[in-house]
Amino acid sequence: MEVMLTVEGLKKSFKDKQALKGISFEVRKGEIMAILGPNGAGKSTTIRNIMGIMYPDEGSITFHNHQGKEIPRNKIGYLPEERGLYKNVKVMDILLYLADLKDYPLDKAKERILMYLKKFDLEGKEKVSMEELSKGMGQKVQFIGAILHEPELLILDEPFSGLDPVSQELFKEEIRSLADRGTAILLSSHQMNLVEEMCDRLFMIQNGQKVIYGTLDEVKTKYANFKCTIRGKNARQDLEGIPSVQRVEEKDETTILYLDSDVEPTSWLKNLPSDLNVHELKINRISLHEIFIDIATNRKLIQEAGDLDA
Ligand SMILES: Nc1ncnc2c1ncn2[C@@H]1O[C@H](COP(=O)(O)OP(=O)(O)OP(=O)(O)O)[C@@H](O)[C@H]1O
Repeated sequence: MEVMLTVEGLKKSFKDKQALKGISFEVRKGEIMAILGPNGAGKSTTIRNIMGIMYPDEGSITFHNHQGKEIPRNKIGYLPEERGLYKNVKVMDILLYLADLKDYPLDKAKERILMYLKKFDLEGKEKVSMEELSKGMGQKVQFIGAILHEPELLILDEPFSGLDPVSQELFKEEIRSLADRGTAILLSSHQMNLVEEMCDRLFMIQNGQKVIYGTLDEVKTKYANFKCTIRGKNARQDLEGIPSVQRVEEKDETTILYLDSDVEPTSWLKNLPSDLNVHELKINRISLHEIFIDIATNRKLIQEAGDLDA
């Protein structure tokens, strides 16, 4: 897949704080790439460097063979983390203004604005002033502003925060369909379930450094071993004695058995002791949410399988 954006060895410090310690990744045409990390990891700093809001101390950002100030930013769409930037201005006027900033033809922009307002349940709101909109409505307008000019690269910093579930679905569908039509998408989010549902690849940083980079499948194969949840009364040492059980966590009558990375669930299930007390049993993979917490808190409870490094 064609590479749209390349970030190479990015370093950035604020006084004595080294926010980015040399990170590298790429975003390809038609993919949704997630940038993840705990609060303060350096996600927004990375995005701000890509957007030219600030410039790196070292390293490079390449988009369409252009670097630094030469990057054609009218081909990029950006939904910043900060919301509600506009107040005493009408919805249509602010959106046309944004389209104009990106050199996008205004007649075409107007058509697209009306189409998107309808799509995002804001039909008839074009003459309403931004300050009269609810937070979620304002966020939808800001999102429309980011995609209106048909950007080739779309950067979304926490697009789902503050949205109700219906609006989240609308955003999700639109983001997925933009990627399907070839837009390269870089998305920062703390909602791991959404990342798991939507993203093709992910890049996780911690303290300004890469900790994970790969496709969702690769990350799952490396970190997301199977776990078996059993409801029933059993002695802990019996559970710990089951082959391929790495770790046991108990809560009331529910026990979670974390399994070795090479476990094949069907044969493992067949070999469970016949006297095990089972009222309920389920087997599933560790979620991205759990992987994130394990890495972010340095618990290192999850055993890694093989080598994953892109
Ligand atoms: N303008 C600034 N001046 C000084 N320090 C800054 C500035 N911007 C960011 N930092 C610091 O750089 C580090 C990375 O911050 P950044 O905002 O990139 O994190 P983040 O991953 O986006 O976090 P969050 O999930 O909380 O939004 C933090 O330690 C932060 O305090």
